[in-house]
Amino acid sequence: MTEKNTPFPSASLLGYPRIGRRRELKKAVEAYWAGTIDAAALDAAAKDIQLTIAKRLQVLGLTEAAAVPGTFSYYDQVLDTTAHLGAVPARFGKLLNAEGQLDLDGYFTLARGNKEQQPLEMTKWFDTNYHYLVPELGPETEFTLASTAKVDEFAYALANGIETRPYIVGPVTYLLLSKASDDAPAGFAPLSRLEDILPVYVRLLEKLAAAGAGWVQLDEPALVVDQDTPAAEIEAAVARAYEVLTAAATRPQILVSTPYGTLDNQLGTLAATNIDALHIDVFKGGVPSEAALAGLGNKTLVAGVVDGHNIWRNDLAASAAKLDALKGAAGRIAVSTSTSTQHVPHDVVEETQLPEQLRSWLAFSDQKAVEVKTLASYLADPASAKAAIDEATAVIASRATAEGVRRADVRARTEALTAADFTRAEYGVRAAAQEEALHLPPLPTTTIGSFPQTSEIRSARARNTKGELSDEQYQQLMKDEIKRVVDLQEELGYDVLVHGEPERNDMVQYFAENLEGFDVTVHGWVQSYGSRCTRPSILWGDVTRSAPITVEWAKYAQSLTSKPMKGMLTGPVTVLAWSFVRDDQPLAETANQVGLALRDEIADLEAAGIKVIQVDEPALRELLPLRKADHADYLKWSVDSFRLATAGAKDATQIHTHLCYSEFGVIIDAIDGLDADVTSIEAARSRMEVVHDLESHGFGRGVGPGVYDIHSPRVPGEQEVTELLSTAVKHVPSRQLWVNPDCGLKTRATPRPKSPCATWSRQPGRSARNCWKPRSS
Ligand code: MET
Ligand SMILES: [Zn+2]
Repeated sequence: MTEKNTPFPSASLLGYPRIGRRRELKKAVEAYWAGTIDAAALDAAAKDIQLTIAKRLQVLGLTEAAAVPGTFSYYDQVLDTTAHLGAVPARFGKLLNAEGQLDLDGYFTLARGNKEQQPLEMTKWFDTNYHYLVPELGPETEFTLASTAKVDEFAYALANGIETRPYIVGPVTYLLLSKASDDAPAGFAPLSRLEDILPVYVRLLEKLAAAGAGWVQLDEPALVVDQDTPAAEIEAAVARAYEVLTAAATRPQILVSTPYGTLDNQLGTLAATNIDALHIDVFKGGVPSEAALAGLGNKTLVAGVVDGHNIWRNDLAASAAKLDALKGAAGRIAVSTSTSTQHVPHDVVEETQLPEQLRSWLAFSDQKAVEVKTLASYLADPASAKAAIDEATAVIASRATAEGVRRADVRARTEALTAADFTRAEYGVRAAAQEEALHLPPLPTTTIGSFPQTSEIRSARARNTKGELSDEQYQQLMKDEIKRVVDLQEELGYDVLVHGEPERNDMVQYFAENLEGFDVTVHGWVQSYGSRCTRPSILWGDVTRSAPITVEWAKYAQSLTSKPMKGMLTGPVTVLAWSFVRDDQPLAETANQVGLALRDEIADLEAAGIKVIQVDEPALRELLPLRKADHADYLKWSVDSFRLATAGAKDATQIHTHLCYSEFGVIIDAIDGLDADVTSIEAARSRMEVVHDLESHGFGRGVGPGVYDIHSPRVPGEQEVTELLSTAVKHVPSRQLWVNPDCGLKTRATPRPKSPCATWSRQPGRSARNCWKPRSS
């Protein structure tokens, strides 16, 4: 029974960045980990961030009760839910304190591991570049309300005059995102624990109600994904979960949110429950049919019309039309974002270095709050929003015709493409030509590209940007570093060398800075995981390459050795996945433009004498759509863009690709379709699991399953590496096998020994969390 009956706010955001406008939370949390501030100081910093966000959103117009989302998190929203459920895996021993609570140190232990235990596994949050910590559940996991952080945060804001809307991951999504703990019996499904977690949710709802919360938000995005669990089972779980939660003795009103896609059948299931409001993603999913909406009855429908996941200014006229189409579908319509805006930066206004016109096309979190407010006022009184809608329409029109957005030269090239542009000679012909050109030994050794980005390298780049170091001085320092890593690889006896990528701040941003059609932000940090943030580039126009990008570096590196030096490029899909990409044309078109720019770069690398070229596509799996029906189309264009980039290479040029994830099976056809001569993949962590996929697929070209997990500070011994290789040769013909680590070494600790190889294996290393993605800060 709900305590309060306040209406759902007419305008709200589903979530907001919590890392702080100047990454204050990142700094505070890292300082706490480093021991330079204490728990009280961290708490004060966190409170300050929460209140600053709440006040800011009020200034932007989200003034109604419960309009400000309570989405603060010290590390991760799924981990927060784990903490509230007390779902600590048994392998961590007794982490709850005497009061049965998981304190902040316990919470961070789950996130970062300790001496004995690896942290919880981390994986991608839906189709975003945010990563959450995967709950580990077994039949024995005990659930208890082991945290009241959400209640305390709510109470703190309320004491400061702002009624927020606490947020937590909903029970069905929580269980669908969980994995079976290692000691669970075969076939154990976390969803089977539904009845056991619901009472804890109920207790939390009661506490929130007692603290005065009018609304709570339960996030159920797993319902927009095609799951392996049968749909009927999920429907039954949804029905049961919300039957129990809505029957709580006292509770806030419940909003269930379903960001990132379309609900399909689950819309009806949720509509049939007693929840008070349902959010749907109208931006990505579109307006559901009248029949689908029919069951909503008196509920409030929260229409996610403003994109929370990308940075483009909203087409307010189109959104207004969607709202019109929804009118009458429910008791009431309220306006929100499609997803939390945790995926976009804070405020466009801060990017003063961006061209004025480009800035006018953008909406970061703060601008989105205003858009939502405008659309809410449109619903109340269409005339009140007319000026803003007209302005948005005019700006969007100006974008369509602005210089650089559509370039005739680029369009002419993509339109003229034929099948031949995507196809190389038969692999057998290529392999023979490459053998002749490269004379590689059996089981050739190589690394994935980057060497540690030392603090010297970072500081040189910063000084160069500030003008304290001339371009010549900077380049000389990078050359020194290249020589150092080339010499090291010679000394260690590698067969195919890399230059170490010291000149690249980030494997995508580096290309964005050197291609036309991109711009980069200064403050546009978004949380990738925990305290790690990335600063995606903005891909706004037609992409072209005005000059060679990597050629001089590659040429210099090759001049230092008689062994083959790999040219190193980032593939089209990864460039798209790790940037904010234009939304005014199909991704396929944009990917082909990047593909053509890379094709030109490859031709120039070949002309400069480079015989092996690696095109990294670590994000190929990442962009895979959430609905199976969309897979084929995605895999077609993504593979094509890679082939377009590489198919101009000579037969004798060996094309490598690198993919760093191990769940390989589902896209193995696509990986084969890339037609790379050599593919390096992550395999050490999963103990060579992928070789079974390779074997059953009959993968016929070169392949380097990683033998060294660079994400862990552990240094494997010779025997371990030998064992992994022995497993590999049992399943993959040895003439196809390469020997390499799982990924680049960019974020590994910096070796500073006199003789590098002597102490190479004694580096302290960092936690796995700190190096999972190289492109973060
Ligand atoms: C995330 S994949 C990284 C590939 C890149 N060539 C590197 O070695 O860092
Ligand atoms: Zn990698």
